[in-house]
Amino acid sequence: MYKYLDKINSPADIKRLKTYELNAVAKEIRDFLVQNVSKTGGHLASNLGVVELTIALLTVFDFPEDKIVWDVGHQSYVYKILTGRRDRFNTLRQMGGISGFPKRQESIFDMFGTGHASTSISAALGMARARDLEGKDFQVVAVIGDGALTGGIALEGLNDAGRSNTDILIVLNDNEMSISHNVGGLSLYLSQLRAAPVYSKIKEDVKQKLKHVPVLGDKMTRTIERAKEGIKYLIIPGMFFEDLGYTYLGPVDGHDISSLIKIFEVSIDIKGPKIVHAITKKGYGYGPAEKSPARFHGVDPFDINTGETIVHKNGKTFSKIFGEELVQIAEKDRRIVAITAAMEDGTGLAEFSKKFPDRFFDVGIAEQHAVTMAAGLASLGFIPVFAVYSTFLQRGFDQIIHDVCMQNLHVVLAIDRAGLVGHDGETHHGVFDISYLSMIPNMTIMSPRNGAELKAMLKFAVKHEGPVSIRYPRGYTNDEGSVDDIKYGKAELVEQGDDLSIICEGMMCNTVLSILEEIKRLGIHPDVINIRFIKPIDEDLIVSSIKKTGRVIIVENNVVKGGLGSSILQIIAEKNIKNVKIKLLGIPDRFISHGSQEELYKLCGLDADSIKKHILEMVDDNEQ
Ligand SMILES: Cc1ncc(C[n+]2csc(CCOP(=O)(O)OP(=O)(O)O)c2C)c(N)n1
Ligand SMILES: CC(=O)[C@@H](O)[C@H](O)COP(=O)(O)O
Ligand SMILES: [Mg+2]
Repeated sequence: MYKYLDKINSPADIKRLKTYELNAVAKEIRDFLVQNVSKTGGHLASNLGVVELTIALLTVFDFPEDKIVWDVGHQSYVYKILTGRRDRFNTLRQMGGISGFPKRQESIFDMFGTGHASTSISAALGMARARDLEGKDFQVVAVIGDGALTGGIALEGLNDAGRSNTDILIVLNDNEMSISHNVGGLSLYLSQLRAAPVYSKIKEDVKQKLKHVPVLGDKMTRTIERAKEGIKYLIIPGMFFEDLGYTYLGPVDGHDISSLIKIFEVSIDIKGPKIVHAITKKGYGYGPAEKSPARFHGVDPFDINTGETIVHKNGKTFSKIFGEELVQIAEKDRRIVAITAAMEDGTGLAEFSKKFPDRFFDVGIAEQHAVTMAAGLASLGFIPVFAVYSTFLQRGFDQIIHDVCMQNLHVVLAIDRAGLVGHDGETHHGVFDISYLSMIPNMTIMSPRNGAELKAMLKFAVKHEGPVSIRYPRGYTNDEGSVDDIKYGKAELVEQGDDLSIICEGMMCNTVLSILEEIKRLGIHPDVINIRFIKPIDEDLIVSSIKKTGRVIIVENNVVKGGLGSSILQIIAEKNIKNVKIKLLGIPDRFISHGSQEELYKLCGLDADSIKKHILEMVDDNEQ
């Protein structure tokens, strides 16, 4: 039971409250967030950091008439709670429940869907221009973190909006953190601004004073102008933004509701593009999250008292196995360098970064840049390994074609979170990479079905000359045993039979193998082919198996369109194989929402029961 929060069902209820009551609401929201996210899991630390910011925005602006775009959107929980979704907040990120990101179909208060970083300024500028074209009058706000500001598209938006002459407010939520510590020159610049809060007052004083300096002829004017510029650059914060065309306001304490309200109110009176620079603390108000903001960035269900994760899974994650193996390989080969786009922990590169700090590059949220920088390193003989989530690699598509594959450079793409990822939902599923990589000349694509195969494939990849990708899923596996028969373009025939061919990639092979004994007991004996190389594909094995069985089921953790199944259909057509029964199992042609991985596999017909059903249907000769 919360004294204030229980009565807030829309922003109008916030606007009625006095400052001391808003402070009480902030306290209640923190408790509510911790209670709920400890059960559902989710992006806790970022949300704890924007409680006051969100309350102040809702106090000053009139959403949904005014528009807001939350960058990444992982910090939109407080906004969701205060815009009518408090009652459903216990369903956060659960199947059928509310999303962990803003979704237009979820609420009229979510005006623009996000999930991938750095899009907010561009989207908000589009809205502002639409408003201007229609002669309407409302405010447009983009809320962007210091991490998201490192992304290329954010800088493109910043550049365009700065000279746009249109009313747009960018709220820069600066907590010095991306998921891990923020990196890069801009981040350094922001620290300088942070270190000089007192200057925001001086800025006004200086402007006023300089206005009254008497002008004594041309020469003197120029001298004074130069002096003004010199003074400005020395002591006025935000000059970078001012020079780009923004009115810079701040820095402001992002946990002080009344200061935030004041600065937002002032911003409305200023015409053109403006930036409010708010300083916040990631994880604010919950001890364990303040202490370990990176761990509480995205967290599984945890014990509130200790902050410890509740469920411990068996085995190791693919990411951890990848990271450990890369360290082993790098110890023997100094040409190996590792690259991350702000995902050091998630991709398993933390150990590498400590052991080989000179050969580790965190480029910020800059996947495009990471791919081309890798190409540059490869052009001079290094072996760059870019560890990146499948969904974020979409950002680097042109760079993979133009900078890597066209020049046939030896860049290794370690593609993590390939396939359905679970609770993050549609913005984060890595279900397109087979499709978007298969069509690129020179690209090799592998998919391991367990940790041992991943290690063997990584060893293969760093030796292979040319662009090479390994895709592996979010989740646990084991790395027991060793695999020593990874051969270029060769699949693994795991089981031999005459009744049908089951061709699968990665972890999907394990799902198939989990029902093998059962279907064999039913008298069905399949060829089970672990494809290993999605490109180049093992045509000989595929053709001989399909010709033998006359039936083929392809199972992949990727969209069916343009996926492994499509490549096999092409082989069947090119080899003119007749009278084959074919079933393609994979992600259907629609965006898949959030839920546990198990629930989503079932939804897409990729769980053991659904695959068994398809096998039984296929061998039933009465079925057409
Ligand atoms: C294109 C892209 N790359 C990587 C990510 C993963 N990611 C999500 S949030 C985040 C850090 C964002 O930092 P910031 O914007 O400062 O927000 P904070 O969590 O600090 O509030 C990253 C790297 C992403 N969502 N999109
Ligand atoms: C918001 C975001 O993009 C990341 O925080 C992402 O949710 C991390 O996913 P994992 O939990 O799979 O590392
Ligand atoms: Mg940040």
